[in-house]
Amino acid sequence: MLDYLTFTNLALFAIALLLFYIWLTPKYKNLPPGPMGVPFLGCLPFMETLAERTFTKWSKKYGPIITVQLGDHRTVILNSYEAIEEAFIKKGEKFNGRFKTYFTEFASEGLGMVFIDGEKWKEHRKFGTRALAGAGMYGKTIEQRVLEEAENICHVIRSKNEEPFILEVYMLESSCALANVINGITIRERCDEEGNENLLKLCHVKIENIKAINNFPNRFRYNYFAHHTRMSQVIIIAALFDNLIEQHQQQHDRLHPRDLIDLYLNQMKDFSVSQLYFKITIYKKTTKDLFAAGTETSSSTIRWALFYLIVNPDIQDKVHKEIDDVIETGHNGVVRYDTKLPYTKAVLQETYRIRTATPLGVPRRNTEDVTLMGYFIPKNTQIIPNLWWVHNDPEYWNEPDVFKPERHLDEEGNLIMSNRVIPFSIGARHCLGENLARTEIFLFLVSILQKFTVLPNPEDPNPPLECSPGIVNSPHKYPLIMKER
Ligand code: HEM
Repeated sequence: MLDYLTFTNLALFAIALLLFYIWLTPKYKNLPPGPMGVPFLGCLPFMETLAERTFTKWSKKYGPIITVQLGDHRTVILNSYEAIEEAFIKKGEKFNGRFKTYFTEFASEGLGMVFIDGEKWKEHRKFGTRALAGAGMYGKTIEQRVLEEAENICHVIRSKNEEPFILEVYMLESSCALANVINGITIRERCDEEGNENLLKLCHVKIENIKAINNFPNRFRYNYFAHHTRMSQVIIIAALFDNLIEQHQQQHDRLHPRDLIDLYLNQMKDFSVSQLYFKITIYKKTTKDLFAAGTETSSSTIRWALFYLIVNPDIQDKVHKEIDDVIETGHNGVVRYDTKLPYTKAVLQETYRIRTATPLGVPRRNTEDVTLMGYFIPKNTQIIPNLWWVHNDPEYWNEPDVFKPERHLDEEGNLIMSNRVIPFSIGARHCLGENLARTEIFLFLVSILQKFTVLPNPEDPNPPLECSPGIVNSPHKYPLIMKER
């Protein structure tokens, strides 16, 4: 007779076999191929630190679209420009959802701008596009705001007296440049003004949160962790926004909206008090999302560009020469976004390519069953575009690891905007802040290079060029030197 222990062991073994069999049996026919993985964890244990490289390795074996099980998330990786174009442009309507995970729900509570979808997303996208374009907003243009902040940055840089310092553009000591640009648009407030200590604290907490996510060893494992800073953040935000909204309601003038809150209040005239409260809750999330999406991404791109100019002094010389010829001589020192600086713009285009700020974009979700490149993708699959590989595929980019701005110029020196440089992704759900980001990154960089030469730190002459594993690919901290020209 079997004793009790043997019977239990056999039963457990049979259950394990059954689970293994269920796991092995494909639930859908004709899914894109991909690696097997292991029960429960799927492919997570086999991911290297930079997930985009692992996906690329698998893609070379299985093809341009692959299925990868990440924990309990069925995921399809789009590993070529053609696959991303077919999904996000040609079949965009079906791929405009956002994939929901414990982390996204936790971070967004189903509200805001980045993680919502359906009709709610369409309504907010329209509103956000109008607001970021400055439509109907009185006061300064986006360009004026950015140039003002760029001027502040230059003051702070000058105060470093050509000593090594760590440039973190969004939090550059007293000048919170990028945070001020986005906060100026959404809540008409600067972080570094007296009385705004809570806003400054909030910006710090938010940025620390982004960094905390970035510090996880692999950007897919962050899904399973919560942020310890969340409670303090919630309390600060609640108090800050209640105060701000009350002030805006008191001073509200329909015909002269000054910022995103005023635009929002304009839209809310017909709502009941409870609807108003609900809308304001959504609004707070929207403002937070814009802040989170719009600071570390742009800041990292500016820092990558400066690092590449340090290691390529000949390229920096050409940028300086172009700025001197065009702006100093032709435009009395005044730069605008449309100023013709093709070489400098090519340097930026190359930075977007070689150090893609969000190498795997922001995961999408297909809202219906769909066929893509001949494969079946069941509704509600996580869809990840490998933007990094589009930017580094040697079939299209000769020596992709080499920083060569010239590859973005034609024979007459005009800028070529290749559709294979897509840091902001593509389709109806591409980055909402693309124009703002392009404007601020260009104007900050030109304003700095107009006045300074960026030099390596003599004690450590090689700026770190390794990519980081976070959602945002931020450069490591490096003390550089800025010398007045
Ligand atoms: C270098 C700078 C930036 C890069 C590389 C970048 C990249 C991206 C990418 C790849 C996405 C995902 C798009 C998709 O799903 O197809 C995205 C979404 C988004 N970005 Fe950016 N971004 C940058 C700066 C900004 C700025 C300055 C803002 C604005 C304040 C912003 C606001 C957003 C928002 C709101 C979304 C979500 C859009 C939606 O779901 O409809 N981003 N960004």
